[in-house]
Amino acid sequence: MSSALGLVSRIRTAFNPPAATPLDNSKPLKFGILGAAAIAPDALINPVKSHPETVIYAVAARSQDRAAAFAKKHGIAKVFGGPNGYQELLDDPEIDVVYNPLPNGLHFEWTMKALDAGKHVLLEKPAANTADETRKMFELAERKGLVLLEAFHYRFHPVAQRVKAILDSGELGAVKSTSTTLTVPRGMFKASDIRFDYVLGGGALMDMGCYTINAMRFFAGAELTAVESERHTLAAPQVDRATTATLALAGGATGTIHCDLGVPPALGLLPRIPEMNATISCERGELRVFNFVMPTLYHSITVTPTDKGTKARVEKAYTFPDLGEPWWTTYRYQLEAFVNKIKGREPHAWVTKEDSVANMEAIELIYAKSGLGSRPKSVYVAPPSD
Ligand SMILES: NC(=O)C1=CN([C@@H]2O[C@H](COP(=O)(O)OP(=O)(O)OC[C@H]3O[C@@H](n4cnc5c(N)ncnc54)[C@H](OP(=O)(O)O)[C@@H]3O)[C@@H](O)[C@H]2O)C=CC1
Ligand SMILES: O=C1OC[C@@H](O)[C@H](O)[C@H]1O
Repeated sequence: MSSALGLVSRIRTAFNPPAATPLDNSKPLKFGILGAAAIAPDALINPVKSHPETVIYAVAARSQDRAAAFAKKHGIAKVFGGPNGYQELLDDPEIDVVYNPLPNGLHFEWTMKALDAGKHVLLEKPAANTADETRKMFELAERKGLVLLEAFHYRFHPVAQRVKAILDSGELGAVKSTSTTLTVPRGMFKASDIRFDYVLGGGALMDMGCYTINAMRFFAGAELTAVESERHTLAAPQVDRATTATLALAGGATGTIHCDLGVPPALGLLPRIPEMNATISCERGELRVFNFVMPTLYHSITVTPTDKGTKARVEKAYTFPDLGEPWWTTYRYQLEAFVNKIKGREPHAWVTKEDSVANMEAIELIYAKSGLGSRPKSVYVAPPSD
């Protein structure tokens, strides 16, 4: 009963966070959002409310009306609309940070332009359509002395960090295999969704597979060396609705990833529930994580050692000993780290350039094996000064 009440309280507060009292001695970081994207309220607008050093200052959308309606709904002061709206937002000297939740195929162009305009960038996952584009964005950020982060929000939550700490502690011995799954039921996304558009960087492997690959690499602490097997179901030409792959990892472990943008109902009529789980088998036991992607709602970390006399245990990790509240979402933890990095403070977790590049390389390797091929390169050409 108490855990049911905890769940209700966490969800209610996560979606209606208490407003932070702005700090007297510092100017808040002003964020501008590119696109009136569906994910922006959860991933940034709500988290900003409880962060004392941030404010959402502007939004841009391709249509003036859409931008204005979004700004009104979310209490955003400045609106940029129309065909030049995105660039006008980047040109606004008031803005310190740009949030890029555009379709994957536009990540490269608008992140390069934002960095060119001298803005830090919080970039939605997956970083771009290709590893080469990912590398170029991070190189530009380095040259400009700006912070660029691929928004693998789950990595900033205590659950992911606790799982990693257990595995790294040696308690269960070396990782032998991982299985990471992210699926949602059919009907969650319309056929017209950006996720099913090849040119915009669609495909299950891009949208959800990027998490399963990232978690596999993070938990195993090893990079992919070969794609052993791959199978997929198409949603459109070159666009996978679902992908399953078995991967060889450096050091000898294997990883199985499974992602699906629309699992059909069981027996043709029973709706499915989303699956966001990981199982890590080690030399001396197994670790299972239930819901590593949205752990604030509910999660469990089950550790089952095979050593005689050692009992299985279930752990929860809603906060760090010295950071967070049970209602903090993965996005709120991510914002904490992102702001700390910009302010020159040590973040509690991070996703590095090398990590983001390796993740995109893995996606491209699996798409190569599938025969579907990488998502198309951006036609954007960076100015010679870059
Ligand atoms: N971190 C997370 O948990 C999640 C991350 N994401 C990521 O965020 C990004 C956006 O996803 P989501 O919010 O679901 O998508 P939406 O379709 O809601 O938003 C995409 C935005 O892109 C803009 N846009 C610009 N050009 C185009 C175009 N040619 N076609 C369609 N849209 C265009 C639209 O802006 P405008 O308003 O200007 O028309 C729209 O608001 C993706 O990269 C996705 O992977 C998505 C969901 C969860
Ligand atoms: O990033 C995401 O996380 C949750 C999924 O439902 C969504 O498709 C994806 O874009």
